[in-house]
Amino acid sequence: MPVLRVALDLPLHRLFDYVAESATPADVGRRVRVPFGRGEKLGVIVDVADASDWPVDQLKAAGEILDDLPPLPRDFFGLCEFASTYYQAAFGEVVMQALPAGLKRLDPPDRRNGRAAKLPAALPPPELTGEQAVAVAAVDPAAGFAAHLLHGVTGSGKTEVYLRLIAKTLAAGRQVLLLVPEINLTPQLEGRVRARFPDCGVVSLHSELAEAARERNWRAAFSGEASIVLGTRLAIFTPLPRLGLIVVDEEHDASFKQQDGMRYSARDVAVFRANQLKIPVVLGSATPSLESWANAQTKRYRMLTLRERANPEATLPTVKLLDTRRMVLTEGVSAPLVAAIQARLERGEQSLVFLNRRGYAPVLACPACGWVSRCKRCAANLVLHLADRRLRCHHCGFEHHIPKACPTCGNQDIHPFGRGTQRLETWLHEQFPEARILRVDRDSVKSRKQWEAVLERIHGGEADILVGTQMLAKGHDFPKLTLVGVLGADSALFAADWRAPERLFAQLMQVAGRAGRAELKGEVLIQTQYPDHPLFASLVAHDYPGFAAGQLQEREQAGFPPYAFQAMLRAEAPEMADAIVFLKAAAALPVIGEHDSVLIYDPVPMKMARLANLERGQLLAESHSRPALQAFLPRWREAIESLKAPSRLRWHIEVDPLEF
Ligand SMILES: Nc1ncnc2c1ncn2[C@@H]1O[C@H](COP(=O)(O)OP(=O)(O)OP(=O)(O)O)[C@@H](O)[C@H]1O
Ligand SMILES: [Zn+2]
Repeated sequence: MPVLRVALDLPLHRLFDYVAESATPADVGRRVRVPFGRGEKLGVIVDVADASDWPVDQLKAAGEILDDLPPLPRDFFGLCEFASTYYQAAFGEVVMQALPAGLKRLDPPDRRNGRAAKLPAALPPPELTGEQAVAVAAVDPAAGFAAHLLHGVTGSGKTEVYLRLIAKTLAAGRQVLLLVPEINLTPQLEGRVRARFPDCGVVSLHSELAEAARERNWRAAFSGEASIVLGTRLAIFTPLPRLGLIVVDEEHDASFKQQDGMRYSARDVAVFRANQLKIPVVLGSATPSLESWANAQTKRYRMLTLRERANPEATLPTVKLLDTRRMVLTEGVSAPLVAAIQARLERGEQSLVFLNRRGYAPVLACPACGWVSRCKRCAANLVLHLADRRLRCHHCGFEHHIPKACPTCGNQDIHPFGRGTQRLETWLHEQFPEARILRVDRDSVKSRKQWEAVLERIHGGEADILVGTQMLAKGHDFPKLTLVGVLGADSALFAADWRAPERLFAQLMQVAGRAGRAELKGEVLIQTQYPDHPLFASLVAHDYPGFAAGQLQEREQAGFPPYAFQAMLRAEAPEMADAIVFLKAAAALPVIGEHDSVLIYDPVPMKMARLANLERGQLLAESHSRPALQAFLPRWREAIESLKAPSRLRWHIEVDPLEF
């Protein structure tokens, strides 16, 4: 009797066997209903075998095998196998998370067909610049696997390179997967892709799609009917029968890293997948991650460079530092910045004031007794939001009304401390009463619709001053924007996290890159008390390579990634002591002694030690060898699984952690 080996959505590192009289090898890759416990589950058939490790007469019989979809292909299982092994995730969970919800349900609802979206008119493509042409020619969809790092300064026309590569790939009859960090922030890109390829079937895949739309798009991608798939990180697991090119836009962006469930990097999985399918992958950014940059330096990735802005009228903006030690600030803003904004108003140009902190003020405080608004559930302050008069935790969502007096001493004179975008907006309104000011952050722009409306206002010239967080820094092209002012950058300059300089540099270079993208010359003014910091020197010189070289040298000396390979074991529990005891036990497991080249550090509380009433600790495992770490991790994970832990303790392993 044929035995089905079935992947189920369970955190267990094994398959489940069932018997099925009429099953054939052609059923591999199909979904199947199987009895499980007292109920039923939907799984995916990974193998049809003649035997089982279990006595066959004790196996239960599988239920219906669904054939509404073609079977999932072998390379899809190969991809899931890789992700499961590399990230220490259960194979069944990896397989099932790749499917849209509607295909995982035992009783899927009926689906109507959606209407086709209206297409914008196709524009004739611009003539490529010399650098763009070189980059386009360097990527050959027919030449097998190659990983390319497309390093192009802001406004250098990376998108046009992607579009030409997409055209080449489509001409060869293949599909393209274009990954973007956050689909909501990239309606411009989506519009450009649809306009350029109106007849090719472009579908998007991201978690904010309604369930039915996501399933429809997924099916179109899987059937090969859609030739271009535009998606966020989860789209990397979509089975695509004719895939010929993967592009990862803004490859440095942290959104490519999934931070819960299976903690994977879609960028890294993309490189694996391209290698598996023998196709090219292009990672694009003005500020590549140092991992990718190092790979390009060692020639594992091929470097493609765009040094100039694509628009022949545009040049890179001038970056100047405003030394605030010698300036009087009003509400955190210096006189030269005010004057620069004023000058833009007079010329009818746009300004952007960047402050990467939303809310009115980061904390409410009592000067009499020292009380500060803390979250009851997290090791964090409650942020003051005056717009809707709330105190709000940006980590767990806890909310509270604003107290009229200090809850500890009764003092009526409590103050907001520090400033966020709301406070800056309020002050700018007072300072420039005639200006049209638009605040853009996650409080003012919550949905894609709102975001599209905001973009329309900016492009329509209906805003003079933009105030915003990093939402405004990513990939936008606002031709009338000629001034970018940066506030509050210093707080990240001396952060304990050794990745902080990389993030800060990328953020500042990206936001600076919004200025002067058309014929109007751009200017960037950065307020700082540390104008001599080397990070700023690289920024002023638009010198990403210089900055990267310095950072990589420091990391090599300190033995940090990419010169070491890391995995983090994290445990969370109501009491920190429980988490630490568990981590100590994990650090003392005998299996560690069998892996000399893996170093286990001491357990420590996480930087944000409490989140939503759970105390969190972590334990770092590190090796100078990736294979050594990978050989160690499954054995360590199995040993940890057999440790006794308090019932409310949860743990996970994160490979290549970004946050500490
Ligand atoms: N070959 C070209 N000739 C003229 N203009 C071009 C050309 N290629 C691109 N552009 C224009 O240059 C501008 C910048 O292009 P694009 O937005 O693709 O840059 P980018 O490299 O993605 O920038 P960023 O990293 O800042 O998002 C756009 O307005 C685009 O239409
Ligand atoms: Zn909280």
